[in-house]
Amino acid sequence: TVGILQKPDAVSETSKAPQQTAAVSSQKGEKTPSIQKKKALVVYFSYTGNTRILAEQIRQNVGGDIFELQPATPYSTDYATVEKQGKQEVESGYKPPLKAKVENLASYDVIFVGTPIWWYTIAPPVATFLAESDLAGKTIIPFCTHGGYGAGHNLEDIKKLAPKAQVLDELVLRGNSKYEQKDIFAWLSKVGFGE
Ligand SMILES: Cc1cc2nc3c(=O)[nH]c(=O)nc-3n(C[C@H](O)[C@H](O)[C@H](O)COP(=O)(O)O)c2cc1C
Repeated sequence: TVGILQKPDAVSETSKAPQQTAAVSSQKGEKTPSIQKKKALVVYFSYTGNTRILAEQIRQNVGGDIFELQPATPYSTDYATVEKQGKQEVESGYKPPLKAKVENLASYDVIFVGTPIWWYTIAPPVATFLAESDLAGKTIIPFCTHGGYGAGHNLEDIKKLAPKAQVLDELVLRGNSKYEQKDIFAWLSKVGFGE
């Protein structure tokens, strides 16, 4: 699939829904480029790989760059250990130091933020990223994968950690190794990356 960023001409001014235009209108009131033409970053954390697969598919469709968040101290390879540790970290609000930071975050206007659901919310490395980054004025487009219990309160928590960002609709999918393209397309279209 050719990402929309490679063919911005395919989207005409008149084909855009009003709220998609509003989503990127600037406070200063000058004319802003359509969201599709802005440089996007896909940033995500993934422990068992489900969110990574989704992140890569999103990136293939929107272009831009991709960055995997990793804790400075890797999680154990033992799933049961990580389930317990994750519970403690989530419940205490722990934000693990990250192995590396996104360079030039300031150069991205739109940031897709992906997380597995850990104990009904974002995984701790994603909390670290949101808390440590200057996201004022950015557009955040969240996506998550879960194990069957849904997205929990992760969206509220993202908004709390990025109060100065505009947070758009989230894509919520059950963790998988193969996602339905139509689900991804429908959501991308809703958040302004449609064809
Ligand atoms: C520490 C931990 C906590 C989890 N908590 C939840 C949860 O609250 N609800 C849920 O539906 N799935 C939960 N899961 C399952 C993951 O959300 C699901 O498998 C997800 O797709 C994993 O993404 P990943 O492969 O990118 O790590 C949890 C998994 C782990 C390791």
